[in-house]
Amino acid sequence: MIELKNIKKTFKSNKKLITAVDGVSISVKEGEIHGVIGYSGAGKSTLIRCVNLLEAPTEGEVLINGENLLELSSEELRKVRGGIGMIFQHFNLLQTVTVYDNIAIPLKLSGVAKKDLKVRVEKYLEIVGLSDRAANYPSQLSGGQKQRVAIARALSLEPKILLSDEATSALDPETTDSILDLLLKINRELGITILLITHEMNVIQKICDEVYVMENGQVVEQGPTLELFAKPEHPTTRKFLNTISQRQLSDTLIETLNVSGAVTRLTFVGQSTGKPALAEISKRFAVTPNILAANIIELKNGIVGNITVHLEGDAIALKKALNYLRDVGIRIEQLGGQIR
Ligand SMILES: Nc1ncnc2c1ncn2[C@@H]1O[C@H](COP(=O)(O)OP(=O)(O)OP(=O)(O)O)[C@@H](O)[C@H]1O
Repeated sequence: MIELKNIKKTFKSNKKLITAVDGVSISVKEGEIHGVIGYSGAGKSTLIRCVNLLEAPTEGEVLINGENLLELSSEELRKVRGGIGMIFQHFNLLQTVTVYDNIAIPLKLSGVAKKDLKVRVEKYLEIVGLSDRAANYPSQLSGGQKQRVAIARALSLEPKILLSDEATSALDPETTDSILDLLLKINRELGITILLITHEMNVIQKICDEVYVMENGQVVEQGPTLELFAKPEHPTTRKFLNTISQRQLSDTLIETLNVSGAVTRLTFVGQSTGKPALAEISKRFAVTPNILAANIIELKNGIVGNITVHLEGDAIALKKALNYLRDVGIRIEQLGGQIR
């Protein structure tokens, strides 16, 4: 439903050419939630703004339901844009009018009949849980409530697609969670496809089906969220994962422990999370496992568990134990060198 093909966007600034997006392709199927994560300056905002042509790409194609937006007349483009809502980090509400009017004014401008306005505004205020705040002004609301109004405003135009530009970045962790729950609810109950950009891995963890990691205008790693969390390849992806689960032990500790065994990170995905694998290897082989760190990450579509363990034993026993763990479907990553 959203397809970006080989998008490139350059800007001229002080006679210098800046490449903000450099050949990015993404494809979001109807009803899915995809997230683009990257550090500041990676090109995320520019990319998401290309989806509704707030930025015109320098090269590439933007397809919405198979229609290439760059080939549409301005009237046709206006219609397609009507089906794409957007929410922003700083909410972009009109400060001088009430919550009700923040939603009603764009509806009026888009041609919704006067008699239908009230029903429409009330319906979406209820969906975002703010029915009792219609008469308030934005200054009387918390950040999370402001974002709910912005979400109601976007939804009231009844889009099929919602673009979210760092919608939770200005919010505290608890409020972030409640807004993410709301996005999940509108995805599930209204069937809205969501493309979001963020620099917070917990946003990806909680609501995304697929993720793209962006750096210097390019996608450096992408895939289903579960796979990316279980098997991150690119250093930037690993850095982002470290922000939600501390995956690193000091090199000195690893070196010391490796003298008497192997420091190994075991990753359990799906079914393998239920197996008593460590108890098994200590029974079957001359290996003693000592757990150094462990965590479980709950994702939208499953669970990934990580255990960093010191397996104490001689090289032959260790090899057998590691082979056993691999055979039962556990991903193994040896830290600080291979068993000799
Ligand atoms: N209108 C513009 N004119 C010139 N350069 C721009 C413009 N917009 C973005 N850039 C540059 O493009 C690059 C990517 O910026 P962009 O805002 O897309 O990144 P980002 O990943 O969204 O970062 P942030 O999270 O800080 O917004 C940056 O180097 C930025 O300075």
